[in-house]
Amino acid sequence: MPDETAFVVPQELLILGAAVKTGMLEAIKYKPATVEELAGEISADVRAVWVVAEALIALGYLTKQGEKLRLTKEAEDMLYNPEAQNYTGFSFMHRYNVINSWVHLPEVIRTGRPRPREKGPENIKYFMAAMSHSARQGAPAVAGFCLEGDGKGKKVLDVGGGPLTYARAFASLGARVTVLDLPEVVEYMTPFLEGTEGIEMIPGDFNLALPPGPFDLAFLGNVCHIYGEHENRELFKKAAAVLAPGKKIAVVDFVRGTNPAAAVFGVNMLISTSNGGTWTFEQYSAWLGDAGFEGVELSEVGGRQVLTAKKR
Ligand SMILES: C[S@@+](CC[C@H](N)C(=O)[O-])C[C@H]1O[C@@H](n2cnc3c(N)ncnc32)[C@H](O)[C@@H]1O
Repeated sequence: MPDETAFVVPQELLILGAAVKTGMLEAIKYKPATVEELAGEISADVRAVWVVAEALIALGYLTKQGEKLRLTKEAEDMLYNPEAQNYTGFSFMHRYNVINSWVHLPEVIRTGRPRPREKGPENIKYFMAAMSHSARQGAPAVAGFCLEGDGKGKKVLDVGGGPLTYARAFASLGARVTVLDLPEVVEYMTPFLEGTEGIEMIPGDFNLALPPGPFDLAFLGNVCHIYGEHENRELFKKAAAVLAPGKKIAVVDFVRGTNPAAAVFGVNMLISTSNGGTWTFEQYSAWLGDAGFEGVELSEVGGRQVLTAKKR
C-alpha cells in the first residue's frame, strides 16, 4: 500500500555522512576542538561548521567540554568500538553513497544505463563495513542451517564472501573456508584475517573461474543480484563443477515475488549494475536445475532468504 509516512529526508544520515566526508568527526575524535579550530583544521566555513556541529550535538553525536567539541561516549562506541552493543563502524557511509546514486533514477529510467558508485579504497572500506554489519546478526543461523549444525571436516567455498562475516560463521562451526572475491577486496580484507584459523582468501573473478575444490558446500551470499541470467547460469554451472554429487549449493538473496523488499531492491540493482536484479524462485529453480542441481528449496533463516539444492 502507498505509504506517505515513508516520504522523509534521511536528515540524520545526511548530516552524519557529511561530517564524515569532510573529516569533521575524525578531526574531533583525535583532538577536541572549538568550532573555529575545527573549521581551520578541515578547511571549512565557520558558520557551516557551527550549524552542523549544533545539529550533531542535538542528535547526540557531539558534546561540548567548555567551548571544545568532542564525540559523545555513544558516538565513540557506535563508530569505533567493535565490542560495543551499538557498534556500526562506518557501515552507514555505504547508505550515504547509495543516496548519491539513487537521485539519478530518473536518468536511469530514461537511458536504461546504471549510475555505478565510485569504487575507490574509501568506498570499498564502507561497502565491506556495510555488508558485514548487515550480515552480522543472521550469519550464525544461516551458516548453521547450511552446514546442518556441524562443519567439522567440511570444506566451504564462499563465493563473493569478502566481508568475511559468513566465512567466520562457517569457520566457527569447524569448517575450512575458501573465500573468493575481487583482488581489491582481498587486498583490503586480508589484514583482518590475521590470526584467524580455517579461512583462506583467494583473489579472482567468479565470472571467470572458481577454485577447483572439491567442496562440500558452495555458498553464494548476495552475489546473484549483481549480474543477469547469463552470468548466474554460468556461475551455477561452475559451482556444480566444484561439488561432488549430493553436495549442496546455498544462495542467499532477495527472491522476487515473495516480498516487497525484493522488488524495491531490484531498483537498487537497476541503478548500480548493467544487468543485475532480483530473481524469482522459478528462475532460480530453472537455472539451478539446468546447471545440474535438484531439490531446490527456499527457506527463511536468520532474517534471510536461502535457496538450497543438491548436486545431482
Ligand atoms: C553484495 S556483496 C555480498 C557479500 C557477502 N557474500 C554477504 O552476503 O554479505 C557481493 C560481494 O561479491 C563480490 N564480487 C562481486 N563481483 C564479483 C566477481 N565478479 N568476482 C568475485 N567477487 C565478486 C564483491 O566484492 C562483494 O564482496
